[in-house]
Amino acid sequence: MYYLQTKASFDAAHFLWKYEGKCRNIHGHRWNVVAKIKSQELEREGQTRGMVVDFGNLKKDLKVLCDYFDHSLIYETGSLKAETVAALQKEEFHLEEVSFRPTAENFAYYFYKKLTDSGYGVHCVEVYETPNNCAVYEEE
Ligand SMILES: Nc1nc2c(c(=O)[nH]1)N=C([C@H](O)[C@H](O)COP(=O)(O)OP(=O)(O)OP(=O)(O)O)CN2
Ligand SMILES: [Zn+2]
Repeated sequence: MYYLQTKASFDAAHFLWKYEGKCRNIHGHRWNVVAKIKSQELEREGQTRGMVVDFGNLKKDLKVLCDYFDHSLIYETGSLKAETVAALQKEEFHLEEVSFRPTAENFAYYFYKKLTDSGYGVHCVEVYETPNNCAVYEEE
């Protein structure tokens, strides 16, 4: 089996709704996203001969996914009052609403699914919220 790995990052704020502890407050992370792709075979012809996929394409596609959240406030649906969202939008802040609690685990699944849906044979995705704390999603 061949494995490829690439990494991309984004800086974003979030908070954990209904969390008892400091993470209930808006705070920021540099989220590091590591995607691992697997394949039993290498491409046999053309530009990508001898490759699983071109690192250039993989790197670009992961970067696009990460850039979507870069310098945003990520908030879970229902976690902010409508008037709060409206006030932040009026200030033209970059807000990104997600349908899940914005934990490292849920982001690992999010990026796994996005890359899989783009046609990559994803082995796993790791999401680091801090240099020491990482969640991994992979399918059995
Ligand atoms: N299993 C998970 N636990 C926690 C998550 C998560 O995504 N998955 N997230 C958080 C918070 O987002 C928080 O920012 C992380 O907190 P903490 O571990 O305390 O990280 P710090 O390194 O910032 O804390 P120090 O005080 O500097 O050690 C919480 N839990
Ligand atoms: Zn956090």
